[in-house]
Amino acid sequence: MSKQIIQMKHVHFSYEHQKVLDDVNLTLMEGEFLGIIGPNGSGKSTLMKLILGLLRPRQGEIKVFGQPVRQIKDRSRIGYVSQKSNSFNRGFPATVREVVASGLVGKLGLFRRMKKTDWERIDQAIDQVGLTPLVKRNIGKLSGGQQQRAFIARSLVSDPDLLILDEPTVGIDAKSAEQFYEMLARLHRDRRLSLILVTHDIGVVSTYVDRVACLNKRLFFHGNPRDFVERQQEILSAAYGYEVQVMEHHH
Ligand SMILES: Nc1ncnc2c1ncn2[C@@H]1O[C@H](COP(=O)(O)OP(=O)(O)OP(=O)(O)O)[C@@H](O)[C@H]1O
Repeated sequence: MSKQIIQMKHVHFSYEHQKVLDDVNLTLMEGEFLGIIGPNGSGKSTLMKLILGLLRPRQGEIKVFGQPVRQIKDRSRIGYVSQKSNSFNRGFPATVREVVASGLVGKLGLFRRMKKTDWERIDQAIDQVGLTPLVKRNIGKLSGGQQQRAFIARSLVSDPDLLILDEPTVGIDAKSAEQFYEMLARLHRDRRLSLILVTHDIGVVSTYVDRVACLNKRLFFHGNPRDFVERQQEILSAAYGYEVQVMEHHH
């Protein structure tokens, strides 16, 4: 039987007096790829911060790996790449390999020397995101899409059970975004990684993910992509409040 990686029950959240999440119930099963869509300001990043334990719900319960998130001792079990990751200063003095290696610091501690097997893991993660030809390149000299891949590799080296990507393709052109999603789909398949992708790209959710959640303060849909596509216009106009044009992805 597959395990529940995330379980949210009747979660409410407000920033001061602004209600941002209203009675959200959401589950993520082991090995599932969940896509979360919703308009600007709909509470998607807030939801991710609650899962990461950076914020506390006002009401309701959130369990990650079967326990309250604040009680999880090994934080490296959750990988997180945010939309702001891809803004490295051009002159930042670290290579792709060094940036990816820094993902092991949390797991190993700052002063333990890397072993040969650690470097093998690092190179494997780099290979999985397709950056092997660029390992020695300075991170600042990579494109936005390539930098995002490096950050994903960095979160993969500690072998997380759950990877959360918050709008990883912001500022990346359509073709590179497509390649990025292909890479994610491959990663998900090869590693059986539980994956959450927050995105504005509605076409993606029907193409690559196992389950779709459509959020705007509350959940307007949580189910499989086939049902989502069937009821897409109805769900999106309820959640977004206007007609939404959906770009097709040709998988
Ligand atoms: N630290 C904060 N303090 C107060 N209000 C906040 C804070 N962070 C977010 N908000 C507000 O909460 C609401 C939800 O924000 P959130 O970032 O979760 O939305 P989002 O769906 O991720 O948006 P986007 O798609 O634009 O990134 C917004 O109205 C935002 O202005």
